[in-house]
Amino acid sequence: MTTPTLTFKDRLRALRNLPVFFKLVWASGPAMMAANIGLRFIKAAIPFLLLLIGKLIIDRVVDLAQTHHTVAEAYLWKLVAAEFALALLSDGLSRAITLMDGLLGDRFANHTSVRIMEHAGNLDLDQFEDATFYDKLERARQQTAGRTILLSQVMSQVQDLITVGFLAAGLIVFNPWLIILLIVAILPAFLGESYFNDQTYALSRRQTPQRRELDYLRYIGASDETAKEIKMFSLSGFIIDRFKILSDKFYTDSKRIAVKRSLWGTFFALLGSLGYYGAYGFIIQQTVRGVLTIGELTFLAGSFRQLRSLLETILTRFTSVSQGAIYLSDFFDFFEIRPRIHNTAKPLPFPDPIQQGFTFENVGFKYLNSERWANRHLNFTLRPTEKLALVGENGAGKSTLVKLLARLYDPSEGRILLDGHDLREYDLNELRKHIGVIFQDFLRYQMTFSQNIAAGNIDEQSNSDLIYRSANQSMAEELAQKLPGGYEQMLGKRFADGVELSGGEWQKVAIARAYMRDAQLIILDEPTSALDARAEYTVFQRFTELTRGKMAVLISHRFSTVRMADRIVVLDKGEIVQIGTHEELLAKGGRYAELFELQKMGYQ
Ligand SMILES: Nc1ncnc2c1ncn2[C@@H]1O[C@H](COP(=O)(O)OP(=O)(O)OP(=O)(O)O)[C@@H](O)[C@H]1O
Repeated sequence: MTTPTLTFKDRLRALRNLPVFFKLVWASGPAMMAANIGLRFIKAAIPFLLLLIGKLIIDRVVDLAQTHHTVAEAYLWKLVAAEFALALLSDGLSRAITLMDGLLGDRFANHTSVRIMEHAGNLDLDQFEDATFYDKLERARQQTAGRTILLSQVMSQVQDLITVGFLAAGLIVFNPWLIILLIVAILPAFLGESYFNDQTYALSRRQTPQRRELDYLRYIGASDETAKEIKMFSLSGFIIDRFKILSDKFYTDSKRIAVKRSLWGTFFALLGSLGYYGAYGFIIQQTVRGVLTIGELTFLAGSFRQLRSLLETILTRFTSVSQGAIYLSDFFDFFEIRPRIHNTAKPLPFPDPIQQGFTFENVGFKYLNSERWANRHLNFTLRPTEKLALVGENGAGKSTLVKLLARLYDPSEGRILLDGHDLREYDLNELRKHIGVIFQDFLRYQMTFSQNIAAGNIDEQSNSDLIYRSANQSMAEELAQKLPGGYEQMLGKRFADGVELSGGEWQKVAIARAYMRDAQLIILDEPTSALDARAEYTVFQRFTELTRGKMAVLISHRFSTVRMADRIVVLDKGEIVQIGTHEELLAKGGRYAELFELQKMGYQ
């Protein structure tokens, strides 16, 4: 990956992301945001007012001391009361602002997490299989905390700038040169900060793939899903070593920059102090000469000190704000990724029932970043009401074929027609609604038994009758009866009171998902491999009865199952080598008969 070098201009340019960012924040809590801005405006004026009242108090005290109480004292106490009230107000405002920053940050973090999930949900399957995409997703996710900080940083920046405006106005009245002295004193610190932030950002970008690997190692090193295999293969040491090497390199790289940054930072702070004490000395001298009153001395010295520290904060904060704004580009980049599989402007109404079926016309497909054809020269029709079985050795292209059918991918060449029209002309959601697929690597949701089944048609999650019926049809019902919590039993080991199921039991639960929807085409991509032979036979027999009149595609390595299909498609190296009924294919001899004989021998 190339590392971008950032210039001051890049930083300024990145600030353009801020309005879009604030629009997003505003959307997550408009009332809170408006209140936050209002309070900060009030808070911005307080430091100046405090200094001003302080000056008036001191001058009055000096007057009183010199004139031996000939001036009225009541005014002095009014000033003290005002200062006290202001101090209280300032404290209250700080707390309210911190509270609102925190709450707004939380709301915004939740809001963006939802948006990231929503966007990821619309993207194509092959985008998830691409490493660059993962880097973007990772960067978008990772910066959640950073964005929350950015929010309060930008608001504080505006608040401090207003305070600076007040204080600087006071200083300018006295001596504008002091302001210039101030800026000269802190500029090197700002440039230094900016330089080191660039370095840190570049490093962090370079390290994204490694950070993903570290997260992955951390996950496989300690997780319920991996513990079994890691223990049995004694992989713990291997994983820890890999983790150590990577994290040490991480540490060394970060340390180098951190140490340099700290050394330069000390030097620049020294310059700042020199500037401050120069100005301080000048103000003292003027007071001694009687040009300034003692009150003015405290006011100006206080203003100068506060200005210095405020400007320093503003300038260093500028680098981290622009830094955050640059990270925002990564965040927006993620949202710029568009799915390639999407709806046409005017989709055709989905045929119900399907009249002619699905026709593959010379369909070929290559996975992204792969030179090999996973499927090629596919020509066949899946007719209405037909049950088709796909047979072939591992990697023959069976799963790829069904993924093309469900439009998880679009063909790289050729086309798939549904009732004479390209699949791409139909509404994607309609298509998916009419197809029910259970994959071999179906998800084992760490949720309740009932939710695991309802996942097949989440709109019906409250339809208990449908859930019970689906469980009954897939033979998962007997399982629910054995579970202590019945249908409400939490499954999996991740959460409290969860019960882990066996591989075959999980498969029965997954198959129930297929019965949850009234799909016209049901695809079972080998979700029965862990069932014992008898269970698989029964499951498929029921399946055939229950889906009579519907289209189905079955993938199984067991011929007892495969032979139940109306026709069988035999795949080899992505291409169709034979197609026909069980009897026809056996009679013909060739690949199917060969595989069949092999399996028969195995059972003897
Ligand atoms: N996501 C992917 N990215 C790149 N290549 C893939 C991907 N999935 C599968 N392949 C490749 O495509 C080819 C066909 O795979 P496919 O999963 O369709 O085979 P299959 O017949 O279903 O195999 P099995 O019986 O093992 O499930 C294989 O060579 C595989 O390596």
